[in-house]
Amino acid sequence: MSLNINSKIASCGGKLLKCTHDSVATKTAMNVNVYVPKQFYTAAKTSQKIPTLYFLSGLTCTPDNASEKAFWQLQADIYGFAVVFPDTSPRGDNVPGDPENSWDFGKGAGFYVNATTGKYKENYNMYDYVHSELPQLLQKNKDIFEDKIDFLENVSIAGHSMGGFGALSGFLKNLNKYKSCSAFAPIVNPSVVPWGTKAFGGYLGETSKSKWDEYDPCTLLKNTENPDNKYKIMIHVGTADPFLEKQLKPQNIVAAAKGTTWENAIDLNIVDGFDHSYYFISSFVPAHAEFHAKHLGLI
Ligand SMILES: N[C@@H](CCC(=O)N[C@@H](CSC=O)C(=O)NCC(=O)O)C(=O)O
Repeated sequence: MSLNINSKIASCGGKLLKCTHDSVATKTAMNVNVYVPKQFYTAAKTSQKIPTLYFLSGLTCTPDNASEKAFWQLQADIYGFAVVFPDTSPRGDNVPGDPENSWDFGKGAGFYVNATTGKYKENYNMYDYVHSELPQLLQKNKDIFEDKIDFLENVSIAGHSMGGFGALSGFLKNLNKYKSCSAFAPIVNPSVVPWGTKAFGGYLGETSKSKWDEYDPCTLLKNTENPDNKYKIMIHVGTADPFLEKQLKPQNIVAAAKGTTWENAIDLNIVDGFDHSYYFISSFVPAHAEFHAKHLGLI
């Protein structure tokens, strides 16, 4: 499948590519933004390819929210990594949305799982899309990326809110795939909070609790060995986040890690006065960028 570049926008020292492609996983056209950092344009081609950070956005987002408001580009230029901003769901008139027409399910709210239920299983396969199809597609498009960017192996993942959940679950389910994982205000325990139970009930089935366990980070880390405490997870969440108590429950992941090989691996930072917005995210993007740059071998 080919990647179509709809626009190429100068941003910081590199270029933001706004792209569209057909997806096998979602059976729709998908939008994705890719930030190609300045090193792509200035450095000579070497065997050391530019690594990639995948950033999964939250409910209601398109690839543009984080591209415009997270300020990853500045950091990507400092360290020399590409950033991929996938969409949050399949789109289009033929894709089923939320029966209640709410923003927390359906279009803009794919939750990064593979749906198994009725009308959703056809298109809502965001897990396969984000962790498998999209990286392979990007890697294959050598005419665009000149084989100078590593989209498959030296890669890390981050996300916000629903996307923070997607980053945590994708990381824990693919420990050999990602070098590091971080999250901003993530939904850490979707099986017990309203956004998560609605999404898991709708996409995976109300009674399929074993399927829910396959995606819930609090269950996954109990069932996933962190060899020699190799992996660390960085999390920031603000005390003024309106979703903190009801939807995010960051303390649940620390509790779940107790007595497991993840006990000392969760770096949870509760930051005073910050809310759920991109003002919060962009404030801590520099810390997350440095964390990922270390794990990607850039510093
Ligand atoms: N549109 C809703 C608010 C939804 C919201 O806050 N979305 C967050 C992610 S929440 C968890 O996944 C977000 O990132 N919004 C986009 C942005 O640019 O801020 C409402 O109208 O209340």
